[in-house]
Amino acid sequence: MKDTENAIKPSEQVIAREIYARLTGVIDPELGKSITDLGMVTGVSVENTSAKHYAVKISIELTVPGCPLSEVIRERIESAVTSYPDADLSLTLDVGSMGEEKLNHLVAELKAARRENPFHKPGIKTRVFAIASGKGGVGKSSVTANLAATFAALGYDTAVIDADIYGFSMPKLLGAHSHPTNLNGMLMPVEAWGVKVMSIGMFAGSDQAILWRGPRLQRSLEQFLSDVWWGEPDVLLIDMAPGTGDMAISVAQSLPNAELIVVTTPQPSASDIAVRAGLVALQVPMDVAGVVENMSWYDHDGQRLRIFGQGGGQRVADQLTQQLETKLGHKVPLLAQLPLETDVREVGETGRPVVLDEDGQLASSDLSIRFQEIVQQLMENNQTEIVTHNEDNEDSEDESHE
Ligand SMILES: Nc1ncnc2c1ncn2[C@@H]1O[C@H](COP(=O)(O)OP(=O)(O)OP(=O)(O)O)[C@@H](O)[C@H]1O
Repeated sequence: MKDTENAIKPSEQVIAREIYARLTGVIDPELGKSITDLGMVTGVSVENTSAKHYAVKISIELTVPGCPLSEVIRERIESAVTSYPDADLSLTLDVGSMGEEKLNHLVAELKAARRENPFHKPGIKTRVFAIASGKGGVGKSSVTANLAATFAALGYDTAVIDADIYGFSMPKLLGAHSHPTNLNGMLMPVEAWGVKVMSIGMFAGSDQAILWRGPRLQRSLEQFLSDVWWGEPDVLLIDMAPGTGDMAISVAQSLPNAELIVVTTPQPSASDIAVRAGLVALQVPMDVAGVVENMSWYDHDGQRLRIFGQGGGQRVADQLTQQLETKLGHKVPLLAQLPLETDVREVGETGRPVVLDEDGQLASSDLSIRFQEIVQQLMENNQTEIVTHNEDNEDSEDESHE
């Protein structure tokens, strides 16, 4: 009888081995690697307490004591253990932190696995979109935040660098208020709405700001690229400082596969300078993915009011196409026209991009759909095939213009 019971009961060793195998699938949310590969699991012991019940004790060492994401790791371990099918397991998790020597060794290994600037290698899968505007206040940062949230909600591994180092707004717009974890000189980006984000604004007021307040744009950007553990995201968005000069050149040097997205409002004064921002592609090897026209209209009492005039986005796209088509090998499309909506600012200021609902799912709004269409167009390979949808031509009959 006893023998039969033992035969059908998994042994403590078998369970310990299987639990360890399950832990190889538990990914550290910051480093994107398995906790077993990172050497974080220091012990798994299993004790048979009664019938098919076993007490499991797992010892782990975190990279940083009180690591902000330790709760996520704990939950992932718990779910890996409690879903074990063949026995009833109770888990005790012993959480410590790595000693200095072990941590130094791990960081050295991670740094060795990473290039100086991970985005500076040919064939990297990451699509890099640099969001530019000729002048400030046209909504470049709001477009960046909403575009990033849309990419992430659609399942793309998404990262954002707030390169607008003197007018940073990404932490606020994405509600990313915690400080990046510093892992012996390597920084982990903060995650918000599924977007990994890094901004100089996360260092303001802290000692580390000294390190990051480099006067040179190029150096700051290089630091964002090489001192941060980005993994290999599908998409990296760069929110550039407004203007037509240095920043684009820095981006082109550091990120040779970057594609420019030019944000403009419809009025001529904004679109003229937006064209100049796009024409930087004549000086540096940079593709231009398209133009986004923001604040195109305001719907009020059933009327569509063109508060900032009309046609700026298409004008920028046409002029950039005229001057760059031969060099780029494709036209520069108008990717979208986005309405002026109070929610963009009001919801945005709470730290939630308005394309998402409160649960972080894509909202069913017209604006959210427009952002999804931008994503779709950007991710289409053959840019020349893009058919743009210009509301200025299609809805002009049933509206009033101001
Ligand atoms: N479509 C929109 N509807 C309503 N408000 C908007 C819209 N787009 C942007 N805004 C608001 O306009 C203001 C300027 O936007 P934002 O900061 O995104 O512009 P920006 O071009 O990045 O400016 P800067 O480069 O000077 O930081 C913000 O208050 C923002 O909430």
